[in-house]
Amino acid sequence: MSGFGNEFATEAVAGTLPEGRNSPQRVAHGLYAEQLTGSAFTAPRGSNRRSWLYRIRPAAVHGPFEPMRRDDGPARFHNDFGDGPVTPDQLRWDPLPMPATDAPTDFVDGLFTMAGNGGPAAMTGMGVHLYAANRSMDGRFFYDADGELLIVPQLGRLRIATELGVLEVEPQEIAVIPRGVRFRVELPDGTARGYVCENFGALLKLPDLGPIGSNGLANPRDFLTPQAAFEDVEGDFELVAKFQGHLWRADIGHSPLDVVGWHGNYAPYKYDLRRFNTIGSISFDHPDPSIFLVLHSPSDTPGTSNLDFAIFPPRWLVAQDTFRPPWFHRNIASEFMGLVHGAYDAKAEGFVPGGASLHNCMTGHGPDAATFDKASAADLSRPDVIRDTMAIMFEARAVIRPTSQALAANHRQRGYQACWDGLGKHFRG
Ligand SMILES: O=C(O)Cc1cc(O)ccc1O
Ligand SMILES: [Fe+2]
Repeated sequence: MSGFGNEFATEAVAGTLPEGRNSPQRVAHGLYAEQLTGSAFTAPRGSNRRSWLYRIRPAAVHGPFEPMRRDDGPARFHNDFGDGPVTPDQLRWDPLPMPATDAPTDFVDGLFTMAGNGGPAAMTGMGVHLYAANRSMDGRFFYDADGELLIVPQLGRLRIATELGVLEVEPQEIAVIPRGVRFRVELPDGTARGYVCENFGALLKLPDLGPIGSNGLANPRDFLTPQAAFEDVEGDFELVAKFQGHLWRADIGHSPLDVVGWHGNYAPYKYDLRRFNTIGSISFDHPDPSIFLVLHSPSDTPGTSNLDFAIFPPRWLVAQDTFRPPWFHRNIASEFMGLVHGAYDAKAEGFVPGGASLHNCMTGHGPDAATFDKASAADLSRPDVIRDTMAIMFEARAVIRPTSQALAANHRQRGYQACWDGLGKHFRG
């Protein structure tokens, strides 16, 4: 079903949805009615999000939760961003290693927390995680009470079976699973790797377009929400919850993906990043990267996001008398970047698909020396075309604190800063 944040109505069995009311005395087909809210009851209508689910069993039916423990050491997926000193260094990582073939790892087990700020207690900020997995979730379901999950596959497709229907996503597409929605991730290609941004704050929405007008950037009709699909199965299953930064597990005797019909505007969605209508300069100067904004989570300060999700897709560069790649800069915002595909125009080397970089508040960064040299000498009489690329950025108003496991990881590039070493003095006074 097409459209961002629409009021949808969908049923997998005809006649499931009550007409003209939400909670009749008896629901059709012997189902239970359950409301799922994603915003305060009293949120203004334009930002009010909730759905009504008609399901085989209510979500309350499961065993008691107990803390989930890993056999192989401490939790890797968490919201412990520390509160001590945080390095102002530029940071970069190679891709998260794939799990060994003899170490079956599903999506939940494969999550590795890289960085973040704020937390689920205050319902503000974001967590950044990577995943690397080599088996489908089997008999296991997950929900995140701490935030909505923006999933960015980098390698391998994901089939995400949720309470509200099935989303299939491949690299260069994204999926958003709302806070609380239960799901199972299957790997049609056997392995998968990617990025996850966990948004503790206000729900992601499309940005206002200002002078751009009524169309452009990510267009609302390109966001797709699944139709209702349900499972009527019983077994010895496990429900995993992320609640206040920690994972919990409970026995559940049935699949919680048992919603036969639903209506409302709080639902998972997907978007193909290749549909992004990229807007840029057709005169001079490289514009601010806010022009690349796909979705954002507003903060309480107008114009200042809790979280921005931006992309750097294929595009033409035509600006005249201009250094065309990203400029050197220091920002008040903090930037966590990833690369889904191809190469990134500010970095000739070292920033590889599946890798990540982090440039925090006021940390100087920009093109590496090789990119600077090339762009400074480029022939501007011709357009440049940037093909076959898809970089992503999670940008936050608050400092994005790297986790201790990210700083200690083998896949961290300890020599990253050397990429600027070749920027010598050219001043001729
Ligand atoms: O640091 C980066 O590469 C991201 C970025 C891109 C751009 O075009 C302008 C500013 C910016 O921070
Ligand atoms: Fe930047």
